[in-house]
Amino acid sequence: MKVTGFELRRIAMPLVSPFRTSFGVERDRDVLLVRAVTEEGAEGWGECVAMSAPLYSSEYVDAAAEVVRRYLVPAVLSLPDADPYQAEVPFAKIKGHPMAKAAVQTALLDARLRLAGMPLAAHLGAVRDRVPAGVSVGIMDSIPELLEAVEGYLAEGYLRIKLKIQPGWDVAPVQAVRERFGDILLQVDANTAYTLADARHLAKLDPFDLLLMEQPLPEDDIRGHAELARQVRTPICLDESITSARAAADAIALGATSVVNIKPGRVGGYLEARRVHDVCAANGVPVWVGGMLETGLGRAANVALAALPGCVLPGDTSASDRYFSRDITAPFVLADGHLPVPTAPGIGVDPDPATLTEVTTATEWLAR
Ligand SMILES: CSCC[C@@H](NC(=O)CCC(=O)O)C(=O)O
Ligand SMILES: [Mg+2]
Repeated sequence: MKVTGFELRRIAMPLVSPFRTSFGVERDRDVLLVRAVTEEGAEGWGECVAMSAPLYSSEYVDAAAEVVRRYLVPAVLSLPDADPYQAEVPFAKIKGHPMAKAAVQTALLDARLRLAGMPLAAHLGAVRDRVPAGVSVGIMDSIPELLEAVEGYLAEGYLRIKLKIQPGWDVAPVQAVRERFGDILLQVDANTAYTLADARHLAKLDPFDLLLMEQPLPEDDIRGHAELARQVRTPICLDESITSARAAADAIALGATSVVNIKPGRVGGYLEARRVHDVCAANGVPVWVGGMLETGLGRAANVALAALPGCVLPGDTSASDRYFSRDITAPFVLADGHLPVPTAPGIGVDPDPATLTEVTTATEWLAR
């Protein structure tokens, strides 16, 4: 496959409501999209999930755009065949920047699969045609406000509730949700907000029968998570720590995680995401697909990944209207708590041209 060039497009997507986590409040997304244009006539889309500031991880969207522009696109344009698997070789020589790499790799993968007439789900090894949807609920100003939000999501049909927590907002909101809504599927996500010194406090979550406790400690504290796992009953799930299939194998071997949140952007793309899935499956560790407030482009690819056999827990693959009043693709809509897996070639969705134009803040064309 020959790529004639790449378009880097920035779009501004306001969120329907502020989304608060232990590391900050998101009110809108400044998204970098990458479009690969090929000589063979197909185009492919990749969504970079890097946020505006380096708060979830070290990446941020302006830096990702620069890495794409300066290193990743030239690396691809120098390849005789712009194949996503071939591109992993020069990409491996560039340190870090997995979200930037994932966006370019996904654009190539989408184009390659559209040319082959193959849906991404089929290429990855999907076994389902729809996936159960969970929803991530931010930190709120009060417990009544939280209960109202959770009630709304349950009424929409979400099959699993994830509560963001942080010191000072953890046991009480979890207890209130459990007492109000009974034995719903419930989990928490701390986004690295605690330390091992908080172990006894985190053990107070154990009576509430949580599916998992996501990333309680800093992303590089594998030993701390292994020690915490010995002090609390709630299963530990890692997110920020799992930067590759090897990182997953290490964390599992060291007893630091018993469930894994897979995010293609965090590990460099859907090809490595499948390897993380396979390593976890080989070790009997359940996985689920996390989210980074993606538009319908990234959401479509995440739903395809969520259809793999090892994805046995509902993921953060919510409907489009969880975050956006208007998506740039046809909206993903919940049906009986599930999202349909796209069946068209590639990622299976396309942005609506008029909507894309309306939300575009910048475009640039990068060619040989
Ligand atoms: C702005 S928070 C992004 C990272 C966070 N993502 C979510 O909570 C799910 C977001 C979504 O539904 O896309 C996580 O750490 O898992
Ligand atoms: Mg998380």
